[in-house]
Amino acid sequence: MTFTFQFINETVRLANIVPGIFRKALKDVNYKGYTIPAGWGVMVCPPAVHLNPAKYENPLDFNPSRWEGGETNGASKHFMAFGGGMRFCVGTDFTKVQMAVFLHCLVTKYRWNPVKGGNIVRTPGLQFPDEFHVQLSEKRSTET
Ligand code: HEM
Repeated sequence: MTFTFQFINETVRLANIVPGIFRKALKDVNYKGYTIPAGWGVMVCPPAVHLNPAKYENPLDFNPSRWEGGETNGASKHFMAFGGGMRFCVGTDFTKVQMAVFLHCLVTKYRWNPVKGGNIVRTPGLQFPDEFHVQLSEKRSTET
């Protein structure tokens, strides 16, 4: 399952399902010469982190192997698809199991062909303005 979890991490890194995470400064916070005053709201933008070329080489490429040998559970300041810290998503493991089952059925039971669309817009959430149509067909039992 190692590669499956790399594949899932790469999917949620690029999909950026959550475009913003919100926090409130409980006290004045000094960061790199700036002060965030107590009471201010802060929006963390995970897509900005996940598409950072300094951390992810060719960040727009879908490359599950980039996770090889690394940590695929939990969160870091470079990976926060499921948030992090005290409010880390409680549905993370459930989500990953569902994605693994879906992927397993997709690759073992079906073939698929892109039909039309596929234009990608990031605002910063991932969108397909012309939609993305894929034709699915069941594999015959003799196909691999
Ligand atoms: C791809 C699927 C999912 C993504 C990308 C996702 C993402 C996130 C993120 C980023 C947070 C943190 C929000 C924050 O820090 O303010 C969060 C929190 C949470 N998620 Fe998910 N989530 C997913 C699926 C699920 C599922 C399936 C469930 C429930 C079955 C779930 C339940 C929760 C709950 C209850 C919290 C709040 C945790 C807390 O505040 O202590 N999530 N999720």
